[in-house]
Amino acid sequence: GCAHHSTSTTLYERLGGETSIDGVVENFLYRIADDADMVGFFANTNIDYFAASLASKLCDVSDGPCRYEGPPMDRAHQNMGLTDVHFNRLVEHLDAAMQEEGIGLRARNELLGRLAPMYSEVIRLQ
Ligand code: HEM
Repeated sequence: GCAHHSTSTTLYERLGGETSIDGVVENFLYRIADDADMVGFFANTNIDYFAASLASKLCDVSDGPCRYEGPPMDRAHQNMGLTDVHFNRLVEHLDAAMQEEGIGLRARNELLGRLAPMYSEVIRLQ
C-alpha cells in the first residue's frame, strides 16, 4: 500500500470528522466563556446556532462533506470592533481546543493555516 496517507485522506478525516469537530467547538466555547476579553462579543449570540455554524465552517474548510451556508466572514463580523488581538486569541483558543481533543500538530497547523487567510475578511468591516 501507499505510505503517503496525507494525499489520500482529507483534512476533515485527519481532524477526526464530525464527532471530533463538534468536540473541538464545544471545548473552544468553554475557553471563550472563560476569557474576559472575548466573552463579551458573544453576549447577544445564540450559542447553539453559532456552534453549529462554526462546526459547518470548519467541516467545509477542511474538505469535509458540509457546505457552510451562513453569511460571508466580513458580514458575520461586521461592526464588532475586532482587531488582530482578538483574531490571534481566537486562533490560540481553537488550537488549544484541538490539542485537548487529541488532534495532532500537523492537522492542527493545517486547519489554522486555512483559517489565517480569513483574517482580512473578518477584519474588513470593523
Ligand atoms: C478565522 C476566524 C474566524 C472564523 C472562521 C469565524 C467563524 C464564525 C462563524 C462561522 C460565525 C457564524 C456566522 C453565522 O452563521 O451567522 C461567526 C460568528 C461570530 N464570530 Fe466569528 N469567526 C472568526 C473570527 C472571530 C473573531 C476573531 C471573533 C472575536 C471575538 C469572532 C466572534 C464572533 C461572534 C461574536 C459571532 C456571532 C455573531 C452573532 O451573534 O451573530 N469571530 N464566526
